[in-house]
Amino acid sequence: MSNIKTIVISGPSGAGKSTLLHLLMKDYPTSFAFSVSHTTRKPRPGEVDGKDYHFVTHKEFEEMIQKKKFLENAMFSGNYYGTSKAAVEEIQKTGRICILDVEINGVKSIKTTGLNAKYIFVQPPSIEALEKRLRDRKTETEESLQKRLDTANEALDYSKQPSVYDHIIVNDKCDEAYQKLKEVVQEDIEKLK
Ligand SMILES: Nc1ncnc2c1ncn2[C@@H]1O[C@H](COP(=O)(O)OP(=O)(O)OP(=O)(O)O)[C@@H](O)[C@H]1O
Repeated sequence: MSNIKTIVISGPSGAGKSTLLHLLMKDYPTSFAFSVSHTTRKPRPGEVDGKDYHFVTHKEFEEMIQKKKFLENAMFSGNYYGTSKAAVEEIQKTGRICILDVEINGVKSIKTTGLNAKYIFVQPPSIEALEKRLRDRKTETEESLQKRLDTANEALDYSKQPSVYDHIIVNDKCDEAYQKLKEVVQEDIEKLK
């Protein structure tokens, strides 16, 4: 097992995971990387196999599930998506810290694999604040917004269970949350040197 920890980051949609990770990647461009996921969806124009995704057939994906090749996988709109153990190892081989941005089922699944990981939960200051961010982001319909808020409540309940997450970062003021994230991953960055 690699002594480089994988960073597993989770939190409700709209909590600010992408925002915080974007800042981290900008400050440490050579320390972190995202793994390449597998999917059964068809490539979109310009997407490159092995770079954007590993594009596979349903049969291939299901064989990989059987052979326990995935750390986590899920189905969205009729297509499988998953993170393979090999994809994380590929990142580790390059001497970088792999970041996995996953929802709670992903966290639950990864926890069963014994992956050497640090689990971070990004928490919105309140459900009301989360709703406002999602509305302001203007990416959701009323239906998808309600669904995200329901899922958010489940994720918040799960995060309160003991020993699920190593660190909970409340993303109220973005710069403060980012400082906290940097503190939390500092020891992992140090190990790369
Ligand atoms: N601390 C903050 N204060 C106010 N707005 C914020 C803060 N952090 C992020 N936002 C805004 O909230 C919205 C949601 O953030 P972001 O897209 O990073 O969330 P996410 O957790 O990655 O969501 P998803 O899982 O849906 O991708 C964005 O419009 C972002 O600019």
